[in-house]
Amino acid sequence: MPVSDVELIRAWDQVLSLSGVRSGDMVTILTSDNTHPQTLRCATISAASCGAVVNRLDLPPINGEKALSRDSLAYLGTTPLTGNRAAMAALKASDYVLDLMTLLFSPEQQELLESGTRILLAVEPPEVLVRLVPTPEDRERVATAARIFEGKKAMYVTSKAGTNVRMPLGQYPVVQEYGLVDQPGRWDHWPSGFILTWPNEGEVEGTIVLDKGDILLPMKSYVQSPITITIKKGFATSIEGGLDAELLSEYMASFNDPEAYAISHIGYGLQKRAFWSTLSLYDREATIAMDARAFNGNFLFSMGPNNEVGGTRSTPCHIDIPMRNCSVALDDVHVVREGKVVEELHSTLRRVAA
Ligand SMILES: O=c1ccc(O)c[nH]1
Repeated sequence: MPVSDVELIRAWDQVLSLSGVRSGDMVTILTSDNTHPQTLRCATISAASCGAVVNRLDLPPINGEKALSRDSLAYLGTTPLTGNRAAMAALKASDYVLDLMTLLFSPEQQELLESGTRILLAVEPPEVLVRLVPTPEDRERVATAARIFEGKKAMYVTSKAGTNVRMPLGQYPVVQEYGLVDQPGRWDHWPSGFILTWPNEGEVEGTIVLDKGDILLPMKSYVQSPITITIKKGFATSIEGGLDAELLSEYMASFNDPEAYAISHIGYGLQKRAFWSTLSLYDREATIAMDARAFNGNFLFSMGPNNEVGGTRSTPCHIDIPMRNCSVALDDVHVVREGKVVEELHSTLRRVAA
């Protein structure tokens, strides 16, 4: 059900305040045809009430004729900013960009971040934004997880369903997603609350078995029967199973792009206010399913691009797969056991950090 403007403005006030927006800052709100009007209205009021200089940059949609899904995260790599010097100039001159359109995994996004601009993606429905409004506790929880990653050489993921995969680490940075752009040059996504990184290029080896209830995105479907993904040298070399596997395989094959099968980001969910079941309560096109990506204790892996962390892959095909009941270890440190975050790690490290 809907939330009022008052509730959504208060949520934007909290996010902009925790992101450090001050009077006089340049805030540009990036919109397109998929932008939610209430989100735009409330973001504008909140940014203006901070005393920021608020601009709106509305760009035409692109790729609609290429994408098979209308989900804004389904077809990536090029955006309305591609080749758009005027828009890039305005966004580089901005301290904050509130992305109500979706730039994710685009070379232009990297270029803007390198100029010091902060980018906050926020395209979930207003009630989801309010329910999952970022907090300092979210930031601390994700930062603690990032500390655990420091110096680790590999992520190991196993499950009773048969997952057994080794993902060497070290080549790419760890990305913290907690919904606040509290540093210059930072990108984040509201709502979120998870930790991710990319495995070393060409080094992932093993098998991932998707079990009943695991989620395919952008399909927005709960897997009904097991899918076995064989991974060799960092690429999925086979995707076997029943109808779910066929649907995933045909969708990926439609891009005719070998980069689509590369293992992309890997990590796990830390958001206790997000739920595995939420997606089952929404029409598919009403959400991009951030509850699925963020719910506490998931193992989230993906296939496709790696340009977000300086890699060369900007394939438009991006598949996110949040899984339940997996055990995740970083070297010999178990961080998730059968779908449950090892909470004592967080309480111990928090005391150390305090
Ligand atoms: O916030 C996000 C959303 C999608 C994704 O693949 C990564 N992070």
